[in-house]
Amino acid sequence: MAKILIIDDDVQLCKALSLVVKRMGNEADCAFTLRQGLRLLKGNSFEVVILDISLPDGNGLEFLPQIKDSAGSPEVIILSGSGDPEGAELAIRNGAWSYISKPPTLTKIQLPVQRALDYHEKKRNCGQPVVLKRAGLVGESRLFLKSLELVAQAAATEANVLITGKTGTGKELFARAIHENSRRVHGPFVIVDCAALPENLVESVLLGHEKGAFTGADRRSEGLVRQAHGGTLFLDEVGELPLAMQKAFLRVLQTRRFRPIGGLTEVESNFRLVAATNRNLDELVTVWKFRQDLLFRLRTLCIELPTLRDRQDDIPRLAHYFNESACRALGIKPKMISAEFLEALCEFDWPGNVRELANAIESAITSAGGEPMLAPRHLPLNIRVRLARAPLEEHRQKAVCMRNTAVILDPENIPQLKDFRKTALEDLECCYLEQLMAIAHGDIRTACAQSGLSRARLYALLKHHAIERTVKRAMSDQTADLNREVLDSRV
Ligand SMILES: Nc1ncnc2c1ncn2[C@@H]1O[C@H](COP(=O)(O)OP(=O)(O)OP(=O)(O)O)[C@@H](O)[C@H]1O
Repeated sequence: MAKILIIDDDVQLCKALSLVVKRMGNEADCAFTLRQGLRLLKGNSFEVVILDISLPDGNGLEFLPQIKDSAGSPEVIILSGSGDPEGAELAIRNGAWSYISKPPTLTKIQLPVQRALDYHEKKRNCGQPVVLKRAGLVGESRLFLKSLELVAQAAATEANVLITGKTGTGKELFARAIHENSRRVHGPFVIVDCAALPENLVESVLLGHEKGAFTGADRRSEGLVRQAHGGTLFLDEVGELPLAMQKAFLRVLQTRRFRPIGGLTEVESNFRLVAATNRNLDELVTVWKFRQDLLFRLRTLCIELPTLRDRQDDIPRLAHYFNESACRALGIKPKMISAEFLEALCEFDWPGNVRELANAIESAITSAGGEPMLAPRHLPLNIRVRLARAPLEEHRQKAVCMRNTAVILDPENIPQLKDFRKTALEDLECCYLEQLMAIAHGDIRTACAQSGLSRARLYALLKHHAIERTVKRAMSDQTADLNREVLDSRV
């Protein structure tokens, strides 16, 4: 049986809430002031605290960190006055599990409390986030799991959610996961790609129209907002929504009511909003391309997705997943994945994120044909070219940088000429050797022939500058693959 503390100065509300909580099979304690609440938290361990913001002896939000740090590290659910999205946003940003707007009805209260309890229990048992229906989301890295925790949090509330992240990071999949874990799961999930809406039809596509409302409107149309009734409306690429429509949509968001074009009466749609963008909406606000009031409403809860580069540990896991799913779709046995293939995947920076990785693997499977194992040479040519060039570009940049900076002296700290010369020569020598080994593809004999160094001297210098031959080898293998392909294509 879990222990739940309710801190609210409204005695009747406290009683009603404690009744709900008890009916759910938990114990409940009530405090009518912050001081009373903090006293109870000192002597007891609670799993969940339901906290009012405005209390007679202070603002509940200011005590959020203290409450979360109390014995049992409870999850905190904030009770906010209705129509106070700023307070709700602040609560979530300060680490509250979720918020419930007043008056708290039975349905509004039960799901967040149950979710918070489940989450708390899982956290205590294994330090893992809540098990969610992942809706195809693959990943175990720290940053990815953090995003999943936010999905769990979002799914337990009705708050508007803004998902941000670069292209291909999985914004749509995350939106779907929120829907599938929410109590709207049996309702529709309606996707609106704001970037693809023709400007003159935006309003009618979103809000619908009556028959004959304009030239070409030969049939009544319900509109996507109404289609999302009882479910989730996902506004993808929300930064592309035209300004005029932003204003109209803000009203829809506030009232969940609107009038279709040519309609005489208002229509209702009880939808939950999830929006996504890969643009910086704050910047768009400063150049008057996005309404600040709408942005404020959209991001009651914000999930910022990491790039694939930032969650590199997930690359092998995703590679196996995409290999299996692509081979299944082709009706063939999954390919084996060589260590070099994974190494190449981990070295690449994936500007197109997970989407680019999935496409690369699909393409590698096709290119491998009957071969049972995926190797770097099966990767798309553009990726291999970039992999091969990256270290050389780095050397080149380093060399340019050295040339530019070698003569800049710090007037406050001029070194003695002999020291300066020694350091500069060391740096130049290191730069020379790195490039030499890259150009010789890690082959000592070629490097000796090209540099005029003896084998022993070259080994000694490589050791002195801590230059790894093996790294250069891996790179040279990829370059060799590439050369082979270029040669093949010439034949
Ligand atoms: N964590 C993940 N696990 C499995 N597949 C993923 C994951 N993240 C993204 N994908 C896959 O990558 C592709 C791109 O994902 P999605 O369309 O959700 O990205 P997005 O951020 O919405 O992209 P864009 O901004 O370009 O619309 C999809 O095929 C999706 O299934």
